[in-house]
Amino acid sequence: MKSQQQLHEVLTMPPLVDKQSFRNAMSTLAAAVNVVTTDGPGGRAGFTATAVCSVCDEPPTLLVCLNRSASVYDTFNRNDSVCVNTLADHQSDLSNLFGGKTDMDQRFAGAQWSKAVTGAPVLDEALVSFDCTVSKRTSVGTHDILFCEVVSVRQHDDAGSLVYFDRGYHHLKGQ
Ligand SMILES: NC(=O)c1ccc[n+]([C@@H]2O[C@H](COP(=O)([O-])OP(=O)(O)OC[C@H]3O[C@@H](n4cnc5c(N)ncnc54)[C@H](O)[C@@H]3O)[C@@H](O)[C@H]2O)c1
Ligand SMILES: Cc1cc2c(cc1C)N(C[C@H](O)[C@H](O)[C@H](O)COP(=O)(O)O)c1[nH]c(=O)[nH]c(=O)c1N2
Repeated sequence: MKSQQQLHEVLTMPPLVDKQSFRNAMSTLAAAVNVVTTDGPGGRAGFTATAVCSVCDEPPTLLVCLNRSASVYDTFNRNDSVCVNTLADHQSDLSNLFGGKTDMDQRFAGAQWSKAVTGAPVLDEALVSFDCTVSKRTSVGTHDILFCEVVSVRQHDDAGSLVYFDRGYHHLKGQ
């Protein structure tokens, strides 16, 4: 158990976690890699995201964190459709294409796409694609959190997974 003095020291510690320390710590969390797409009145866009997670299954909902300074931000803000395409193990080139400063037509030219129920682009060879409509948006710091209600799912059970860990790509084969 901590003494009164130790507790006092913990409670009065200055905030030591600067941006770089936070990023270094986050680089130790393995994450699936997704190309998140949209289409609609705002136009077509897509970006690479690891900040994606399951929120609840009733209704089936994911969240996606999007930096408000990203070039795709305005487009996502004007559309309600979102497709979260989780990349298969052979798709690291697509992650780089959608994660860099590349023209939008060039990004989409790098793969084959279909149209989802919501109108968002579905990546044909993705490990899994979640077609969604945005049910809620909220801002935290530099990012917007998009809550995305899943309206349909398409998956390829035989594909392996692309994992981002320690600032690099790793490949997980299925069973
Ligand atoms: N959530 C995000 O916005 C996010 C996540 C991963 C990567 N990225 C971007 O991709 C590029 C390469 O990233 P990297 O992983 O090779 O090295 P990095 O040192 O920039 O990031 C390490 C880890 O920190 C977290 N992170 C990075 N930037 C963030 C941000 N702006 N907001 C919240 N978390 C953030 C992520 O978990 C990332 O994997 C960078 O430009 C980075 O900003 C952004
Ligand atoms: C592996 C990896 C993971 C992420 C990213 C990049 C990469 C390489 N990026 C950054 C995002 O993809 C990038 O800002 C845009 O695609 C390119 O930016 P511009 O469109 O040029 O602004 C990113 N951005 C974001 O807002 N949320 C996220 O979760 C992630 N995750």
